[in-house]
Amino acid sequence: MSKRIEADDVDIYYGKFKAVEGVTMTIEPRSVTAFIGPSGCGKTTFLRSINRMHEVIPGAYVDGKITLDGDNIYDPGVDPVTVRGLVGMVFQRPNPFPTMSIRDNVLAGYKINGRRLAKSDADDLVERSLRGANLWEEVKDRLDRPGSGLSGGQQQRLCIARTVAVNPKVILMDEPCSALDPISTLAIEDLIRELKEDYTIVIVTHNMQQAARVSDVTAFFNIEGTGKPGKLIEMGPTEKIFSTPDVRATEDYITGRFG
Ligand SMILES: Nc1ncnc2c1ncn2[C@@H]1O[C@H](COP(=O)(O)OP(=O)(O)OP(=O)(O)O)[C@@H](O)[C@H]1O
Repeated sequence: MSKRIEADDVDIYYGKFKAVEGVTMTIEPRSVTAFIGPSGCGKTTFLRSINRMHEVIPGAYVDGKITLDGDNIYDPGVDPVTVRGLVGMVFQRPNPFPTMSIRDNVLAGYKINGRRLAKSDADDLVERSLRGANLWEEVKDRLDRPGSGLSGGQQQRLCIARTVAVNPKVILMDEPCSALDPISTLAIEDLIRELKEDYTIVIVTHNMQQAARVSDVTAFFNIEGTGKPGKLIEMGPTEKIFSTPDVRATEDYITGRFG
């Protein structure tokens, strides 16, 4: 189910501005990889290039190769919509469709892709996805109520259910807990650990403890100064990056000396 991601010398631009330079990395299936680094070093930009969301911004483009199990998602014949089906994304702020029911929120991604479902199949998919997002028990009696009636943490799990429902191979998460309280944060972190059994997971986080708690591998990005591109400095097993990184800047960032 889950796929290996390989980036090969990836540069990412907003018009003339090169925001990210020369990223080469491999992300293994069934693992959680955390992207860390100071503000503006290109973590989100690089994350969004993994499902071809970056190019949605006018003038923005990616130069280089990113493959999923060897298939280049930037090959000219590849439809970005297909890529976004394979590589789901969860955002910083939970963004369920507010007036839509919980049930329809789960099915939303599936329906946007133009697919139809028999009612019983839809019921199965809703239950499976909500169970997968550890939300079923809390919402099974109110599936027809609006998604906006849930707590922030529940809304984020609903968004994860919506992502899972499309059956992706990779799930990207851009600071998925930054708008949540500590209890909801721990619930999402538990969920991330469960999801990695089935998906390749990449998470951007500013929270060092979170990176240490949930990720198998950590990638540290840095930037030399304003107007300069962000670069991947060091990537390795989270335990090593947090105890004996090879690069001084990584250690300084992790110990809170800068960033
Ligand atoms: N839509 C945009 N148009 C132009 N430049 C952008 C745009 N979005 C981001 N940038 C620039 O690209 C660079 C990288 O930004 P990005 O948001 O990827 O960094 P980040 O590491 O995720 O930062 P943060 O931790 O603050 O979210 C920054 O210089 C930023 O100003």
